[in-house]
Amino acid sequence: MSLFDRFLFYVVHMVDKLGLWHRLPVLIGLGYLALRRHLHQRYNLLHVETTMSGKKYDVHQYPHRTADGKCNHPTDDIVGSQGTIFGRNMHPSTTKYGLLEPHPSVVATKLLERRKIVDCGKQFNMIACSWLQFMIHDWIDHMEDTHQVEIVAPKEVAGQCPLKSFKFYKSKEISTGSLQTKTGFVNSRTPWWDGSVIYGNNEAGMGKVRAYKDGKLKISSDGLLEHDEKGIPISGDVRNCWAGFSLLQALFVKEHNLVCDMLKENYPDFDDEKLYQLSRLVTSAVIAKIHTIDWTVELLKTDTLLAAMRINWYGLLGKKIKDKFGNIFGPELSGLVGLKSPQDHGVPYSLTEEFVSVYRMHTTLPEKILLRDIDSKASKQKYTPPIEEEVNMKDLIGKEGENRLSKIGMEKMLVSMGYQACGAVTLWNYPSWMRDLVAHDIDGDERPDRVDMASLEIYRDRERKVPRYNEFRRNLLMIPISKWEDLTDDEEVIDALYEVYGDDVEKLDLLVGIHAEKKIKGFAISETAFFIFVLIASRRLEADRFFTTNFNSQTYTEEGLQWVNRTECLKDVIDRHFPEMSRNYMRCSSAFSVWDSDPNAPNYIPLYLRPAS
Ligand code: HEM
Repeated sequence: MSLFDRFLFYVVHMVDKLGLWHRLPVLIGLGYLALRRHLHQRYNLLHVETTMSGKKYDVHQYPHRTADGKCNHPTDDIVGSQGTIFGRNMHPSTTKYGLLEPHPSVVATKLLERRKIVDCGKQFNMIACSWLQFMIHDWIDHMEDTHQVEIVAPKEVAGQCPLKSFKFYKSKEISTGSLQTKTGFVNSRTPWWDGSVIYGNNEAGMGKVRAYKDGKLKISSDGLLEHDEKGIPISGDVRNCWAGFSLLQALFVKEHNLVCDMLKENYPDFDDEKLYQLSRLVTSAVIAKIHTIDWTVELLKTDTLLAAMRINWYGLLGKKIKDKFGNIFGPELSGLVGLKSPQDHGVPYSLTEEFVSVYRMHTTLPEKILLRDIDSKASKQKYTPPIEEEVNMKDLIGKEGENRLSKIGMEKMLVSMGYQACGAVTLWNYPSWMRDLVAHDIDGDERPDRVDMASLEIYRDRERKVPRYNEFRRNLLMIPISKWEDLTDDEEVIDALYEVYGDDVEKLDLLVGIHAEKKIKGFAISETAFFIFVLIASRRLEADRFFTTNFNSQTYTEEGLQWVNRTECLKDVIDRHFPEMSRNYMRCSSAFSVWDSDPNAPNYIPLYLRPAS
C-alpha cells in the first residue's frame, strides 16, 4: 500500500472501530464510502489473467451491444464476453479446513434451514426478490464440469435432511496462467449489464427470442413469454426459472417492444436490425438505472445510500444539471454514466467469485405465493385486494410454474408479488423446499438428480476457494471477528454457531456469516456483502462502453436517450404497460416495497445536509 493509501486506510479503520460510518451525517458518510471505494478499487481487484486473450478491434464497427458480450472493452474484444473467467476481489482462500469441514449438510441443517419464515417487513417485496434473480441471470452462472460429486449427509443430521445424499456437477476449473490464482472458473453468461437475461448471450440464443419484425422480441398474446414445444419459456435465460422471474422477463420484453414502437414512430427509416439493436441498448440502460436508483435504494434504505446511488448515476450536481449538460464535470459531479471513457482501474472487467457468493440470497424466497383477488370489485383507489389462494413455490417452478402463471395471468401475479414481503437474509430462513430441488440444465430441462441447495451453496463457496467469513473480512479491509458475540447479539444463534464451529471463528463459512451478521439499520443485507457491492455496482457502470463513451444520442438516438432519462423507477415501467395498476394498488413510493406500505414521508432538509439517519 502506498503511504497515502495507508493513511486513508487508517482513517477508514478508525471509523470502523467506532462502528460509525452509517451514523454519520450524509455528506461525511459519503466521504467514508468514497475512501472505501478508492481502497477497494486499488486492493480488491485482482487481475486473473487467462490463457484466453483478445485482440484489438475497430470500435466504430460495433456501435451496439453484441450477442455474446464481445467488443465492449475499447481495446480488447474478448473482455466481458460469454465464457470468460470470473475475476476475484481477493486471493483464494488459505484456510486449512477441507471441503467437508464442517460437513455442509450439518451447516445447512443446524444453521440455514427455515424454521418459520422471517420476512423483510414492508421494506422489500416479492418483485424485489425476483428482480435479484432477474439480475443474477443477466450477469453470472458458473459453467459446470462433467464430473459429478456426491454429498452424503452424516448420521448426525441425516434424519433431518430431505435428501440423505445428492449428486451435482463440479464447477469447471481451468488454469489461468496467473501466479496469484493459478486456476479459475468460467462464467457462462455475459457479465455486462446487457439485458442478456431477456436477449440471450450468444447468436443462437438471440435468434430464438427475436421476432424479426420491427426490432421486436417474441411475446405471447397474454403478455407472457412464449414457450417451445417442450413447454420451456423462450427467453434469454431459462435456467431455474420460476413464475416471478419469468414475469419480469416478460415485462421487459414488453418494454423492449414498446421502445421499438417509439423508435419506429420517430425514425421511420430504421429497419428491423437497427430497431432491435437500439431498443436493446435503451432497455438494458433502463434496467441498469432501475437497479441503481430504485432497487438498491430500497435494499439499503438510508439517506446516505439514497445519495450515494443517485450520485453513481447523476453525480453530486443531480439530475437536472446532468440532463441539461450531460457528463461534463466527471465522475463525482456528473456521475459514472456518460463518462468520456470507460474506467476499469487497470483490471479488465468481469464479475467476481466473491460477488457471486454475497449474492447467494435464496433466503429471500418464501414457501408460498399469496395470490390476490384483483377481480373483486373495489371502487376505492389504493385498495388492498384480499388473498384468494396460496400456491406452493414448488408449483411455480419450471414448466409447471409456467403453466400455473398463464392461468394466474400477468396482472394478478404482479399485484400479488407487490403485496407480499420477501424473506429476510437471516439464519434459519433457507426455504425448506430448496433442500429437495429439481435443478435445471442450461437449456431449462429438468435434471434427474435432485439437490439440497442449502448444503450445495456451502460446498460451492469452499470448492471455488472463496475465503471463509473472517478471512473475507480481513481481505476487504474490515475488522475480523474474534468471538461469536462480535457477529451477533442473538444467544440462540451463538449457541448454534458454537455447536457447529466450536469456538473457531476462522472456520465460519461466508454464507453463514453474512446471514448471521448484525445489520445496519435500513439495510436488508450485511455490511460485509455491501462493501463488495460498493465496488462492483460502480464497476458495472463505469467499465461499460455503452454506459460511458457511448451513452449519448449518437449511439442511443435522441429519443432513445430521452426514454432512459425519463425513466426513474420500476413504477414508471409498470405504468407504461399497466396504466391503472399503480394508481389502484400502490400506496408506497417504490414498486419494490410492499404495496400497502406508506409512501416515504416528505423530508424538507436537502438530502446532502441531512443528519445521521
Ligand atoms: C425459484 C427461484 C430459484 C431457484 C429454483 C434457484 C435455483 C438455483 C440453482 C439450482 C442454482 C445452482 C446451484 C449450483 O449448482 O451451484 C442457483 C444458483 C444461484 N442462485 Fe438461485 N434460484 C432461485 C432464485 C434465486 C434468487 C432469488 C437469488 C437471489 C440472489 C438467487 C441467487 C443465486 C446465485 C447467486 C447463484 C450462484 C450462481 C453461480 O454459481 O454462478 N437465486 N440457483
